[in-house]
Formats: sequence, structure tokens, C-alpha cells
Amino acid sequence: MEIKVENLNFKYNDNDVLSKINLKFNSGKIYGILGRNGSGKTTLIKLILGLLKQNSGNIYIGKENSTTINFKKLSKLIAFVPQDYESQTDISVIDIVLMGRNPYLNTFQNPSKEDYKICYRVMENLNLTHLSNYSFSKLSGGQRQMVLVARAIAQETEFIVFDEPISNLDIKNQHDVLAFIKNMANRYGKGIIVSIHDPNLANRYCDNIVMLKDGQVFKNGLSKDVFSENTLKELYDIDFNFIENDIISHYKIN
Ligand SMILES: Nc1ncnc2c1ncn2[C@@H]1O[C@H](COP(=O)(O)OP(=O)(O)OP(=O)(O)O)[C@@H](O)[C@H]1O
Repeated sequence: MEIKVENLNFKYNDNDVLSKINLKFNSGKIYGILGRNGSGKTTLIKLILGLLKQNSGNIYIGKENSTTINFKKLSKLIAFVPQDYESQTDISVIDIVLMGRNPYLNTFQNPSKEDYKICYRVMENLNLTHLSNYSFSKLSGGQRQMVLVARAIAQETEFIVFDEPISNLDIKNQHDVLAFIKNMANRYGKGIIVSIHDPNLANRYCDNIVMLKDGQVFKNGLSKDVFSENTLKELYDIDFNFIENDIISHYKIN
């Protein structure tokens, strides 16, 4: 499947946030979206998910236009992992993961044994089984993030969109989640769109990179072609060095 963004423009009130965005995302690849705070990464993700409506331009999810596709159908094609999700209610972890099965259920239909099996398998793969009866609202930010990843995987969609999935995670979990995501793309052919701040991790795990700057696509291409010391300096306004395969940033304190 392909997600195609065509000549997209979006404003909040009178402020241009995204202008003339043209992008294509394909199944089986990981696309990292980079850009400084406020550059429009979350806005682009919300537009793809149909949570915001563009002022002009089109987004195609496969052959369907995002403005006319029905929500249930969209939920079987794209899953979303938000930055965080605060639940005030005392809902258990397994019930959160089971929400990933909602697109496959009719109104008032309870999840089947098969739905439970899918959710428990995903939780086992993410080492979350021991948390299944915990209250979601009492977990740490990082644990909540892992549970939201599990919910998205249980949704069994062609694409998964992650908004900064590793921002709350310790270094080991950052690599675990990104390696897991990479496996989803390489082994199961899922398309992954992930907004991410760390260029080093993006370089290591993403096939393609989209850099947003001043509301426009600044660079778009294969990671190996896009990442350079000059490009990163232009994007973030600090110096970078490439040492073998690692990208090291240098911030001078005056
Ligand atoms: N609800 C809103 N109303 C008005 N302006 C908004 C709203 N949400 C975001 N913006 C503005 O839109 C611009 C893009 O925001 P967005 O959240 O897409 O950036 P981002 O690249 O995801 O940032 P970050 O890295 O900090 O998460 C920013 O200038 C922000 O102030």
C-alpha cells in the first residue's frame, strides 16, 4: 500500500504550518520524520490520520482519499501511537491493548478468544505480559508508551504511525522498540512513519528520512543520501560530526 501526500497546505488560524508538502510512503519501509520543535511533524501525522483537515491538497491512503474514507476502514489500514495518553479511568493494560481490536468488532461485540490471543502474543513479544492486569494510569510514562505500541501492533494494520515513540524510554527500551519496529517493516512488510528527534537513531533504524523545516520539506530521501554534516547543521543549527556510522552533535556553550 502507498500513502501519498499531494501538494498539502495547512494553517492553524492564519499561521501557515505546512506548505506544498509532497511525499510518498510505502509498505515495508521505515520513514523517519525529523525537524525542530514546532516544525510540523505532529501536524503532518494528524493530517495523515484524518485528525486534522488540510486547507488544500490531498492525502491518498491506498486508492482512497483521506477526506472520504470511513473511520473504521482507516483504522484497519493505519494504527497510531501517540506521544502519550493519560487515562483517568482505572482501565487495565490488557483492556488498553484490546482496544487495538476495536476496528474488527461490531458495536457492543466483545473481543473473541482470538482477539485475546493476538493481544497476549504482542504483549509477550514486547515483554509486557507481567503488566497485563496492572492499571494503565498507574504505569510510568515509558511503560505506558510500550503499552500503546502493543495496542497499535494488535490492530494489525498495513501502516503504523508513531509520534515520538521513544521520548520517554530508557536507552535499552529505545533500541528495543526501534528494533521491533524495524522487524515489523522488514519481516512483516508494514509501512512505518515515525517522528523522531535523535538523528543517530534515525540513521540507524530508518530507511528513508523526511526533514521538515519552516513548514516545508527540506530534505526527503534514503537515510544514507540525506544525512550529512552540512544538512544536519542547516536543520538544527549546531555542528555535527560523523564518526564511522555514528552521528555526534556538538553544542558549544558560550
Ligand atoms: N492546536 C493548535 N493551535 C494552534 N497552533 C498549533 C496547534 N498545535 C500546534 N500548533 C502550532 O503548529 C506548529 C507545528 O506544531 P507541531 O506540533 O506539528 O510541531 P512538531 O514538529 O510536532 O513539534 P515537537 O517536536 O515540539 O513535537 C507550531 O508552531 C505550533 O505552535
